[in-house]
Amino acid sequence: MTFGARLRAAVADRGPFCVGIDPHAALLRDWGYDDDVAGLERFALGAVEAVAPHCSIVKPQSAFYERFGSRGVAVLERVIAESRAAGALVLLDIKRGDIGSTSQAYADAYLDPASPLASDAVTVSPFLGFGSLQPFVDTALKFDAGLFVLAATSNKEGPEVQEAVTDGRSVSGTMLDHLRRLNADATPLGSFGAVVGATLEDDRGLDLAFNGPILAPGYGEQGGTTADIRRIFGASAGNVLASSSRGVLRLGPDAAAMREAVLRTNDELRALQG
Ligand SMILES: O=C(O)c1cc(=O)[nH]c(=O)n1[C@@H]1O[C@H](COP(=O)(O)O)[C@@H](O)[C@H]1O
Repeated sequence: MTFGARLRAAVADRGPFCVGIDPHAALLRDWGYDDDVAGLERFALGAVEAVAPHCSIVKPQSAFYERFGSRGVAVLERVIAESRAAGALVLLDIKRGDIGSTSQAYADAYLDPASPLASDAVTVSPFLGFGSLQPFVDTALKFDAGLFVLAATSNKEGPEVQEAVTDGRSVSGTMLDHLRRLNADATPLGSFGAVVGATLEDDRGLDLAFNGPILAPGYGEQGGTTADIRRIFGASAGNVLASSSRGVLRLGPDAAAMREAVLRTNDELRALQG
């Protein structure tokens, strides 16, 4: 089953809220843990236990694990395994992108089921040119995995690059055109998604009907709301995964509070599914 099909089924079952498992140093301390590998492990696995049974998809950000070296990456491997065991898809947030031959190595690391870090999907950065991501695309197709390509990010610095215009198209628009092509014949939903922030003022004139999932980070902590999802994404809101990390993790280590927030947010966002 393709990633797009698995995601569609998971969202129908649990809702479209994506929770980021981002063990910030400050949050570890807020939870009463030391900022070390033991604290990282308790935090990350505690968050997974609280939210993963109630989410269609979780999004660990690799950097928060990498900062502890190999032992942190070992924790990330467990986060991936435990999330999947709880029935959640895993979108590993790596935002990688490089020349093609190196992209292949990244794709092998994160999408090949033989790798200990294999995930259902990854975030990728297309700013070496969309074609440099071809090894990710081929590997995703081979293993029924998915990609989320940065298009219009949630941070205020993004437009300098993403709204640059070549041949009458913004960079963001060009990325969505590539995704439209990749998803053209897919049913019920393509496996090649875009990242479009929940913090945008409007849809920037983007044609969001590219038959793929849209990851909308910036929900919660960065100010994005359900009303913003409706406003920005309009008719495509049904394909949006609103994503929040700190907004949920701040409620910990109280597992019931995190769980309730996930269930409530999924209910709120389901109303956008049409
Ligand atoms: O790809 C992402 O997930 C991402 C893209 C983007 O445009 N903005 C963005 O904030 N993110 C990630 O989404 C998460 C946001 O975290 P919170 O601001 O705590 O909800 C972090 O893991 C970011 O790295």
